[in-house]
Amino acid sequence: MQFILEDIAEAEVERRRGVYTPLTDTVRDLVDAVIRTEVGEDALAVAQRRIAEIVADLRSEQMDGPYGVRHTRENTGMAWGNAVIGVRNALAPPLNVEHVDDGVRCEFTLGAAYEGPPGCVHGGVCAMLLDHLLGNAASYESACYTGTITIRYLRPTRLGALTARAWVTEQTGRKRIARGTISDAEGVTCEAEGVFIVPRSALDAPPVRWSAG
Ligand SMILES: CCCCC/C=C\C/C=C\C/C=C\C/C=C\CCCC(=O)SCCNC(=O)CCNC(=O)[C@H](O)C(C)(C)COP(=O)(O)OP(=O)(O)OC[C@H]1O[C@@H](n2cnc3c(N)ncnc32)[C@H](O)[C@@H]1OP(=O)(O)O
Repeated sequence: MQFILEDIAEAEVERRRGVYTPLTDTVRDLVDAVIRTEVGEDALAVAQRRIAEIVADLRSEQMDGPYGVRHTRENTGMAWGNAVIGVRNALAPPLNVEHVDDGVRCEFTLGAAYEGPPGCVHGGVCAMLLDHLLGNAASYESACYTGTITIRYLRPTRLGALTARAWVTEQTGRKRIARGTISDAEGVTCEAEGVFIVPRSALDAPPVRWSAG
């Protein structure tokens, strides 16, 4: 497990973010459109061919493996392939994580691509988002791995506008206990508690600010 130094200035990070964000947003829009389209089958076949051409263009120059977990010399995080916050990952909602006094919070909207029960967020998606947020709250000095996480689903989480928060309740050595919630306008829908551990190999890792994706 190794973070990658992306040796570029902060202004260049912002410039690249400005290039990739609209591309990823459009791919997110494509995912939603494919789920909800009612156009005829001929139009679907045309769309499929046009999308396949775009995929071939993008694949004409590709990295060998995943994007990796990168950071700048100033320790700005660039986890741009990350499943929850990745600037280049259309599967990420994405969460735009804010640091607050007692931990982290974020506001986000989940649409049709995150459906589990009818009109509601898939339980695994809630677990993934909470895992990331609790991990982020716990990673205030060094990045932590999830050791164990427990989710309690109090009531269904409707698709739409949601808020989540996470905070650390205990720290002993390399081990932290974190808690967090997802809420809709009526209150908390699910809550999580987890054990997060700074792996020995990451003790010397830089204190990266990960909220920026
Ligand atoms: C460092 C990686 C960070 C990943 C960063 C990713 C992206 C960066 C982007 C944004 C970052 C910001 C926030 C997000 C951060 C994280 C959120 C996502 C996290 C993940 O998506 S992460 C993937 C899933 N995760 C794994 O893939 C872990 C696989 N696993 C291992 O790598 C080891 O297993 C490890 C390191 C967990 C422990 O190994 P170890 O050798 O350090 O542990 P050791 O035995 O020394 O125990 C020390 C103390 O922890 C207790 N303990 C040990 N294991 C436990 C467990 N499982 N549950 C509960 N407690 C446990 C012991 O009981 C003892 O406690 P005590 O001291 O009280 O006795």
